[in-house]
Amino acid sequence: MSPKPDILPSLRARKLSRRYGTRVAVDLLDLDLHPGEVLGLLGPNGAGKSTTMQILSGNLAPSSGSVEICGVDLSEQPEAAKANLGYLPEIPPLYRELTVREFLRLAARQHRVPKAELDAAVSRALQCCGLDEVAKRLIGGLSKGYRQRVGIAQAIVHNPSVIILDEPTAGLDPLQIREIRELIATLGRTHSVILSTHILAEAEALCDRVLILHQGRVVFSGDMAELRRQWQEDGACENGLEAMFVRLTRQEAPT
Ligand SMILES: Nc1ncnc2c1ncn2[C@@H]1O[C@H](COP(=O)(O)OP(=O)(O)OP(=O)(O)O)[C@@H](O)[C@H]1O
Repeated sequence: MSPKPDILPSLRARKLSRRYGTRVAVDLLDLDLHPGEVLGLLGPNGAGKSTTMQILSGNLAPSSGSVEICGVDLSEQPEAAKANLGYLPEIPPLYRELTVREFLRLAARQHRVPKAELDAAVSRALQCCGLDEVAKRLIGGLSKGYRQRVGIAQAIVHNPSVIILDEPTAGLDPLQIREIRELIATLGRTHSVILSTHILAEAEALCDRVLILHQGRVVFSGDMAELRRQWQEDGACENGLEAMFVRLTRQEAPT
């Protein structure tokens, strides 16, 4: 879906920076996520994707800069902002000794879903993530693909407008990757989604728009067609988009 400038972004970040000691992990990053958009955050290892996701989800304080979720400032009103936000971290915090249903009920309570709506919220998340058949199974006994579905289900159990998914297909086998991508594509029809990946094919399959990060800075922002166009204009036609990706992330970030 193409962004409409007059509509309030689902998520807006301005001049975000994060330092670890003297290392700058995220450097003056601006980002808008529009309603109904799937935005890909791409970059090689260490580019700053996870740090950005942790800041956007309210799990890490930025050194400077601001984040608004549906117009609510994340640092000023964290509870209200997070009510509209679901987050799947790189390593999902799952309780292996709980059943899927028990865990989702716990997640719904943590997200302050009213008691009277808990059952309906859990049922909706189970159904949406294809988990009905394993609802009574212990999480510890599930395959990695199913555990990832549970991780996504806990992120959407309170029906947030914005979903942030950090490397949602990392470590999965090809069949599981396909299933999780299908799930993300379905979620993208009804939510605004940011996902991080270092796989261009994943971005092509899922994203309306991408930001490429390098050394904590945005070195490309546009849709996949624009990325292709730039690459073709560069005459870098031998190795497809991978060559463009390598070139963008090898060059020094602009000052
Ligand atoms: N807790 C930390 N303490 C110190 N440095 C950190 C910490 N977390 C991240 N960094 C550094 O910040 C930079 C960005 O890391 P980050 O994990 O955000 O990148 P990434 O793009 O998510 O990488 P990956 O794809 O490997 O997960 C890296 O140089 C990393 O070493």
